[in-house]
Amino acid sequence: MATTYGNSPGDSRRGVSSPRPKGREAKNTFCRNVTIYGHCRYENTCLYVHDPAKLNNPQMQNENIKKRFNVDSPSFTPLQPATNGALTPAPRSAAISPKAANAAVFTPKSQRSNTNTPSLHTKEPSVEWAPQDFPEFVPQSFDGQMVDTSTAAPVLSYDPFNTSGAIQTLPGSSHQAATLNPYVQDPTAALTGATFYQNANTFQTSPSYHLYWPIGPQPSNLLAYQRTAHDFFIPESLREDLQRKSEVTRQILPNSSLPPLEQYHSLVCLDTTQQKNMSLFGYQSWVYKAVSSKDGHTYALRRLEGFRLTNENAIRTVQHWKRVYNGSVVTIHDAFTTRAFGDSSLIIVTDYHPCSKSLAEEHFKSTPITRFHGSRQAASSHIPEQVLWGYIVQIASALKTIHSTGLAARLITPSKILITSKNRIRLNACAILDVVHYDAARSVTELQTDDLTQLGRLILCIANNNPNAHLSMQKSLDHIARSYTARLKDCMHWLLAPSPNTPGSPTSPTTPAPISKDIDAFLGGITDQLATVLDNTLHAEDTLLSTLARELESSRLVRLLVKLNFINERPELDASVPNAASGANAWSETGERYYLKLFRDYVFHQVDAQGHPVVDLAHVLACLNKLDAGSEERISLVSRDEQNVFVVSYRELKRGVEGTFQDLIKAGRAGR
Ligand SMILES: Nc1ncnc2c1ncn2[C@@H]1O[C@H](COP(=O)(O)OP(=O)(O)OP(=O)(O)O)[C@@H](O)[C@H]1O
Repeated sequence: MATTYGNSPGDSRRGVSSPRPKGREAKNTFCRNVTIYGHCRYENTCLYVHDPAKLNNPQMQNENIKKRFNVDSPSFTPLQPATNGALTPAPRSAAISPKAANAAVFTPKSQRSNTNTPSLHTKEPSVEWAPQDFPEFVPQSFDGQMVDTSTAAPVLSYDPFNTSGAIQTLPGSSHQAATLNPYVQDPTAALTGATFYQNANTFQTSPSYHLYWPIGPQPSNLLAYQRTAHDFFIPESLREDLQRKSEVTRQILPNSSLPPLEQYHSLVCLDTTQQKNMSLFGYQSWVYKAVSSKDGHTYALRRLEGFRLTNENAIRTVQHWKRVYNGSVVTIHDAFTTRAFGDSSLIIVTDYHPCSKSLAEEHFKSTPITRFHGSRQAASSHIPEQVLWGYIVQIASALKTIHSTGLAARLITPSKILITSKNRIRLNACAILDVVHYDAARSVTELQTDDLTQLGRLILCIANNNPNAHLSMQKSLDHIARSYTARLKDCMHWLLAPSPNTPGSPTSPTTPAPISKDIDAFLGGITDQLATVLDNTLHAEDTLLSTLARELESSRLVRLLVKLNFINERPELDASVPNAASGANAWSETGERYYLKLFRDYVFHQVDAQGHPVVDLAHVLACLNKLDAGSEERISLVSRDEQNVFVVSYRELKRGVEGTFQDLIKAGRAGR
């Protein structure tokens, strides 16, 4: 009976009896009759330190003695992580004996090399389908020759910072390395679904990918203990927002009496108010959410009840609006008339923005519904000037696009501007008046100038927290003069002044030589605010990008988990493993699949010294990231009966995952 631990020859001890901990905590497990398999740097065989059966066999003992190390043996030195398995030998310590100096650096051979974990591979039968060829590993040289990198077969010299995906070659190598873009997909595997998995067709290591290295702005200077698992994932408020939006988009009414319209079905009414304001369009309007059977997307349909189309050209004006593509305009897709409601109705199809509300609901309702994280609770509160400038700049940007297309917004009013996320607004009633008032004889220039006046009125009302503030203009302007900066007051004056008397610039009205009141003049006058809003937007984009980068890590791990679960324990494939002692669990008990199964135990089924389950997300994340990176770090995997310990590196595990996954894909193709 012996207890053995570690994978270094110097570590192997005999006759040391140690207490036996419960459970399978791999790192510090001491097992009885343990057989440890591990790689030695100088000998590309697995260390076969102790096996009671073989110890009783004199021939085997002799063999073991030959392999046993003595005082002259070089001390075990694992490959330096920094080399990442590259062919450059790690710096040798002075302790290395001259005998070992010429030994080849250990580099694992191909995935199915006989030199790996001997007992596993003696058990491992060949599976029915052809094993995949791994291109990149270097032939071994065990006869004391150093590997010559200039003549060696190609190895993956992956530069993680090279985003071009260009093929890299070793200097002096006549071979070309495989394409090294980690995101490259295997086009030939499209039918099998293998393209969903990164690195599906090649084995490669990705240095340092197991480290979280956040990009973008750092939220705070939290100490390690102040950080939580949430730091690894999307912020809770953003997650809630997005999930609520997705849920609202999916919602349907089971017993709805609303009829389908053309390709739009599953209509849900979004209007919650019964009091309909007919003054804006001249018709009662309803807004529905609906799903298009053509593309499966959700749209918003605005219905003008009782509208009769008298001129075909009126509805054709919508074609011009389809070309208006601006972040501050709700995009228009289509317009048609219908009798499905039992009357003659005009339907305008636009983008659907879930969980949005109008500026009127946000600012003028006494108890506004808080749909966005951080939105204002009390309608009567003072609106910060920066929010007002944000609105002004967004609408000015929308008007710039609209006016450049030769159109006019015509309706810039609080109930017809949607707020779709915090301080993010969009004009929502474009195109309607062009259809409804097609014959009205107002020039486009006149309508465009009126857009600016309407913008002034809108900001005036919001700044005064009063939807009718424009009816007592002077009083409202006085309030702005008292509560906000002179620049905002001047801007209001410029927007609200009748066209002939428009001062020279929106923010310096005393400038002589008034210029025409148009959107370009307006934008020219508020450039400082444009810069501020742009800067805020860039900061928001940076934050979102770093959130996205964190989520990228999660999606990477999900794919890896999916692969692992495809591989682990497949009873239906047991029969495909011939020569297995018994058919039961043959698939998961042989070859790489066996230590992948143990790896799953190591990652997810850890227990503490008392045998209690350890539920540690950080451990799981660290293990999976190291596996994904193919790190050189080694771990000890303990068999379920605690009789065997395998010392394997993440790199070998990764190789096993990739190889087995390729085998599965080939088997899937063969069955087609
Ligand atoms: N494109 C859209 N996407 C998502 N929701 C929308 C969209 N358009 C409108 N809505 C929702 O429908 C509600 C009603 O919109 P509507 O334009 O009819 O406003 P209203 O307050 O009812 O105005 P009015 O009194 O003029 O009818 C909005 O508050 C908004 O929540």
